[in-house]
Parts: sequence; structure tokens; C-alpha cells
Amino acid sequence: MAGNSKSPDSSTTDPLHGFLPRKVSGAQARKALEHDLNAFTNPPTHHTARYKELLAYRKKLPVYAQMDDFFTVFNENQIVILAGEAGSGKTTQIPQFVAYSDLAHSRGKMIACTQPRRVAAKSTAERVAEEMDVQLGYQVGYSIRFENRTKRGTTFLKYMTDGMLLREAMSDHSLRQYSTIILDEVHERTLATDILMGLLKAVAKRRADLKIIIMSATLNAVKFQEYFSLGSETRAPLFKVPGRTHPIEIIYSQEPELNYVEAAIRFVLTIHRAEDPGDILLFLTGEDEIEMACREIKLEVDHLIKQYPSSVGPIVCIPFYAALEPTQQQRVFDQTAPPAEGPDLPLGRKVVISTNIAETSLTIDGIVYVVDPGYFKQKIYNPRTRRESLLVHPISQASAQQRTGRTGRTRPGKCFRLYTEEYFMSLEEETCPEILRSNLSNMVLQLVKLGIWVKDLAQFDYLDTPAPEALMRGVESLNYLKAFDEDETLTPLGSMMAEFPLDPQLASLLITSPQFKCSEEIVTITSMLSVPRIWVRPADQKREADAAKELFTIPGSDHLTLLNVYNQYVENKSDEDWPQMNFVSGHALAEAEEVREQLQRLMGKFELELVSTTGTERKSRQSILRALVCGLFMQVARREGNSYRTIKEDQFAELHPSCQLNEGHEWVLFDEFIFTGRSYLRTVSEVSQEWLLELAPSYFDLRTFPDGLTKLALEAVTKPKAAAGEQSSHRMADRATPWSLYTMNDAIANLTGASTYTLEDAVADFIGTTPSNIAGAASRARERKRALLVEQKKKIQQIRHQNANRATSSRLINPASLYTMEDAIANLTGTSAYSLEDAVSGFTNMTLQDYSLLFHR
Ligand SMILES: Nc1ncnc2c1ncn2[C@@H]1O[C@H](COP(=O)(O)OP(=O)(O)OP(=O)(O)O)[C@@H](O)[C@H]1O
Repeated sequence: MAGNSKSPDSSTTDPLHGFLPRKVSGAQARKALEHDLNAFTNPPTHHTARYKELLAYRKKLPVYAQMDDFFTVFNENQIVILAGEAGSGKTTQIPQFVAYSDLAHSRGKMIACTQPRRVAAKSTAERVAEEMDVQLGYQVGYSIRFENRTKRGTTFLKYMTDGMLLREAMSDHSLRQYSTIILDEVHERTLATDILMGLLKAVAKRRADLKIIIMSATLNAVKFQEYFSLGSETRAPLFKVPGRTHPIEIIYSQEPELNYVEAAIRFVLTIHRAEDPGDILLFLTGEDEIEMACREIKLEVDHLIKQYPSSVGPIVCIPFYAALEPTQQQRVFDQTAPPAEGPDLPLGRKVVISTNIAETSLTIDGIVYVVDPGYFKQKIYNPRTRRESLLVHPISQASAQQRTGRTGRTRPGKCFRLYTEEYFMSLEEETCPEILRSNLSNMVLQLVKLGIWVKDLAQFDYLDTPAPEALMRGVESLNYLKAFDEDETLTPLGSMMAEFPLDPQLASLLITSPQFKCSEEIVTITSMLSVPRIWVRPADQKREADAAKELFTIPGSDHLTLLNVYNQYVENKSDEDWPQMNFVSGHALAEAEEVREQLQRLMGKFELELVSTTGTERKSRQSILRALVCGLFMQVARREGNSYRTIKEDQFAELHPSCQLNEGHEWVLFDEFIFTGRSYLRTVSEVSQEWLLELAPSYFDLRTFPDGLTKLALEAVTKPKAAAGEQSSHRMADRATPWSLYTMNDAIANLTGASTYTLEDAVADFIGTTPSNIAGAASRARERKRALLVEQKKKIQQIRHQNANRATSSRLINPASLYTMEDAIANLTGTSAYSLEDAVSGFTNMTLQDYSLLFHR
């Protein structure tokens, strides 16, 4: 095979007869593609009829017509920038062309093609395995976080998320197992793709044999060509694939639209009534909008069918977003439009309503109409406040083009842009790169693991350099986590942290958990925090879902509640209805189980002991909470008034409505600090301030701690303790702490001399019942209160609904009304990370909360 076949008739038995790596021409590749035998199976097998059918289809793709030129440019250059219209065949065909030229399979190498999204990596690998007539997971496979379908020694074409390739680069800085690396959809500018670009540029200088292809439909080609010039004057060559498979008509709105969700629903209904057969893809920003739109469209269409049965066909609405279970995501590809309801009646239509996960790389067969309202949800991290905002933003021109490109793939299409052409021209050309709006602590750790010195981080060859403050914050967090030593090199702990596919804080939590004799429980909690939403809350069963959640609740800790759910899931594994009956996601739990297995394997690799807590329930819980403090001590807040103030950053937030805690807890540790119109702490547990001082002494070092109420509260713990010996007879009369800071917990600690003795324990001792009975009674009382609240909320919603109807019928809402204070500040300051809080504190030297208190007084 591959050039060393000498027998005279070997061209009939070896489709790759005469092929020399990277000297292959288009003509040779076409001959091999047409061969009866499959070049990539061992021994070669006969091609199936399906292969031939798909090959006929592939030949019509624009990239196929460019095959000769592609082989020339690929053979002659180390790095190629490739731009081609969405649907021209880049993602599916280019890696296959490379397979013929590279002959990676015969050289023990692999070809990698990265994707920013898991769903794209997986679905493209499935399609390509079918096109190449091989079994998925063998010659062609995929690797995404916590899911690897490749076979060592057999897989030579691997679709993978960019994050997975980056992870591999940490153990092999030169990525030696790959002969060619293709970075696809680079216009998305994910953090991992950006780092990979810098890394591959350096690897290319060391490894002349490594080829790199940078691909996208919509990229600023010159910027990439210059970046990849490898120090010489010559830019990397640009290979353009003109044309698309089928034409697409783009239709703009004449006027700015009303409320974009309403407008989108209206458009879908109009298309359904007025346009030729063909499925519809609508882009909305998030799960709530999508589920609501699915319901409304279905209701409206059912209503229309009753009114006009001879002119309106049936419809099926399919939601599509990242948190959905794979079987539900798969519906998007598998489910077809419903048939006509009778002879001579109109055909049915499939409507897919998706977030921007369907924006790139995906082909959903049958889509003819795309409806693009022009918005998406974007996460922006503010390094100063350490808060993430998740807000609706206008999309970029590049995104709009990608959305348009979801049609015209298997037949001609139409794209309805629910904004004017002038508005489109005013959009940003590209989406803001993730590196400019993310928490960089993980990136910093990965770069250092890749061999970059901390002091050189700012000089790394970034395509767009991140803000120094963001880098500094990343280094600072890692210093607190003891990932670096005094010389700023990786400590063994830091090096181990980088090996876990987790945020550094969670990795550190996992690694330190054996010290608290609860690593079994912590690995479960970490896995539960790493998967999408566990709780299921259907719109028409919210009350039942909340009641079910209440039954899992461990008072004072969402983390322990998650542990409880997982343990009960494992106990009830044989009952497949259990998740649904309990309003939890069976898929998320199964995924948590897989994640857990993987993390457990990694722990084994580093000889981290897996131990479970022993002793009383109270003691076990305490050990777990103490371990959580040891890893997540930078995510702590203290109650002030009706909200919580984060430590050091002094930001105010409320507990997220999904939290099972009441607001009575003074100190809490949280998993997420997020802004979604309001600031929230999500997944929260109560902790003791003494643990903070004991378990994170360098972060809570009172000598360097900023002055303020938090410091006073922390001092209140240390001072009375020091004085406790002498003052025992005056404890209640002589209150050393400011009275307002003296909590019930302090009182109990003073009375009993044990800081871990809680209010519940005290009650239990007095009335002779257990804390869990008390919690049960409290939970039943809460349930009654919740039922009342649900009623009240319903009324409020009715009133809001009536008001909203009144408002929308009398007032035009244009995109400008979605322009938030944050957008205004971003426009004024030129940085999206500068929040309202920053603006207020910049101007007044006060926090927003203090400022508004003063203002309202
Ligand atoms: N799963 C699939 N089912 C049916 N057709 C498919 C599938 N995947 C790809 N195709 C066909 O192959 C064509 C090329 O798809 P491919 O993903 O390679 O294009 P692309 O240029 O990479 O597009 P994009 O920039 O959107 O990722 C599609 O337009 C479609 O006709």
C-alpha cells in the first residue's frame, strides 16, 4: 500500500497504489474514490451502494471541483488558510482530501479536525464515517469532553472539540501523533482555538512535517494570513472555495421589528401559511424563549388548522439547545415533517427552534427557511468583579452569515433577517473573541503547563492579546490555589490540576479532598457541577417539580443536595422512570456518572485516595463542606441586609431562585456568580467563617484583608476566641463584636464552646429530636409557604401578561429597547467588561449598592 506495492496488478487490489505522501494529485485521489475497494479498510472491502450514492452527492459540492488546486496548495505549503461559503463542503470533505494526501493511516499518524462545539464534532464524524464507508469509532472517530469514540492504532481521522486537542497538547507539546491539524470554524474565536493557533504556530517552527489548515466560512483572511506568516514576509496562502451548493435568497425587514420573539413567531406562522413546502430553522437566544416559542407556534397552528383545514398543514416544533439530552437533540436530525392530514391537504412542516449551537457546521436536512432575529446570549466575564454576565446581545455579521448558511445545503433556501439591511451593516464584523471576555485562570494554567513562563504570559503570540488585568487575575487565583511556587513555576499540585478537565478551583477541590476523608463525595459533587442542568421544571408542572426538588433538599447546602440526588439516582438505577418521576434529568445524571468515572480514573492515575466519610451524618456533611471551602474559598459571600456581598470584590448579589437555601445564612460559598439582568449566586452552601480562616489562611489573611464590614466580621471570630478564656463569665454581657454582627451561630459557639455546634443541634438537644426531623418539619412548612407563593406569582404573572399585552399593542419596541445600561457603558468606555457597578465605583468610589442606599435615603 501507499507506494510500496510492487505487484503488476496491485492497482486493482490497492486503491492507493503509487501514492506517495503529500505528492498525491487530484486525479489520483479521484481514481481512488471511484475504486471498487475501500482504501481505508484493512483488508480493503468493497464499497457499498450507499457509498456510491453519497459520492455522487459529494461530487456536486463546490470543494470537490477545487480538488486539484487544493492538493497543489496543500502539498506545497505547511500552513494554509481556507475560506469557503457555508455548505461548500469544508468540514466534511477537506479532512478526507487530506487523508488521501497525508496517508496518515499508513504512517501511524492521525489527522485532527477541531470544532468549537461538541454536537458539531459528533455529527460531522458520523456523516464522514458514512461517506468513507467505515464504522464510526474505528477509522473515523470523535473525541469530546468525557466522550471518546476513537480506537488507538485504527483511527486516523479524528473530529474533536478544540478544548480536547488543547488538553492533548499539554501532555505532548508537539502533538506528534498528528500529521495534519485542521482548525475549523476559527471565526468563532473560542478561547481554545485562539490558544491552539498560538501554540500551533510555535509547533510548526519546530516540526516541519506538521501541516496546518485554518478554516472558516467567514474570516478576516488577511489578519489570519499575516498571523501565520511564520516570521517571514510572505503571508500564509489563502485558498478560497467560491460558490455554494444551492442559492439562498436573503430577505431583510423593512422596519425595525417589534419584540423579536413575537416577530419571530409571527414570521414562522406566515412562512407556514404562505411559503412552499420546506422546513424552518428559527434562532432564539435561550431555553426559555425556545420552549415558549415551541408552545405558542404549536397552539397557533392547531388553531389555524381548525379554521382553515384545507390550507394549513400540521407542524412539529423541535427545540434544540445544549442542555437537551442527546436523544432529544437527535430528534432535530431524525424527525421529519408530519405528513399531510389527508389526500389533497397541505403538507406538514418541521420547525427547529435553536440557540446558536445550530449556527455552524451543522446540516439539518430539509431546512429551506431560516428565520434570524439577530440576537444571541453572550457570556462576559469581568475580571474586576469576577462576575459573569449572560445577556442578550446583537449577533455579528459573521454569525448572521453562518445562520444564513444553514439553508441552501441540500436544496435552495430563503433567509429572513428580522432587521433592516442598514442594521446588518452596523453590526460588528466578527463576534468578540472569547479570550477578551473570559475568566482566564484555566487558560493561564494550560499555557504554563504548555511550557510558557508566567512572566512571559503577556508576550505569548496571541491573535488578540487579552487585557493585562484579566491575565493578572488568572495568575492571582492560581497563586491562591498554590498552583505556582515562588519562582512562578508549576507546583506538583498545579501540574496535577492542569490534567483535570475542570476549572482550576474544582480541580484543586478534588485533589485536596482525600485530606478531608470525603473524596468519594467530592468527586460526585464535582461531576454534578460539570454537567448541564440536573433539575427539570416543565412549564406546566412547575409546582410538582419544586415539590420534588424539596424532597431532595439538604438544608443549608445545594452542593449536598446534588450529592443526595446522585446517590438516590444510583440507588434507583433499576427503575428507569425514576428520573422523570422525580423531575431530574436522567441524561444529565448519566453524564455525571460518566464524568465521575473519568475523574475517578484520573484520580487513580495520580494515586489520589478515594475515601468516603465515616461517623455521624452531621460530621460527614461537615467534612464535605470543609473540603468545599478548601477548594472554593475564593467564591464566598457574606450576608449584608437582604443580599450577599462577595469577599474582596465587594459585589452584591442575591441567591438565585433555584437555590434551596433561605437567606438566613451569614456566610455562603457559591459555584457561580452570574448577572442575568440581576446579580445572582447559584449553587450555594452555608459555611462557617472559622473554616474560612482555618482552611484558606492566605486568602483570608486579616493583616492584608481590605478594611470593611467583612473584615470586622472575620475579626469578630478571632478576637472573642482569643479573649474567651478570660472572659467566660461575662460572655453574654460583654459582647466583643459589634452586636449586629453577632449571629445565632456565634451565640451557640460562645455558649457551648464548639463552633461546629449548630442551631439545629441545639434544638435537637433540647427537644430530643434529630436535625433531619426538624428539617423535615421545616421543609413541610416551606412547601406550604411555597404553594401560597406559587398562587401569588400566578396572579402577578396574569397582571404582567395583561400589562404586557397592553404595552405591546400601544408601543413599538425596536431593537434599541434591548439596549441595556451595560451596552451603553460598553459603548462609552469601549470595553464590554466595564459594568454598571464599575462605572459607579469608578465615579464615586462606592459600590453600586452603597451608592443606591445613600441615594434613596
Ligand atoms: N449530516 C448530513 N446530512 C445530509 N447532508 C449533509 C450532512 N452533512 C453534510 N451534508 C452535506 O454536505 C454539505 C457540506 O457540508 P460541510 O459541513 O462539509 O460544509 P461546510 O462548508 O463545512 O459548511 P459550514 O461552514 O457551515 O460548516 C452540506 O451542505 C450538505 O449538503
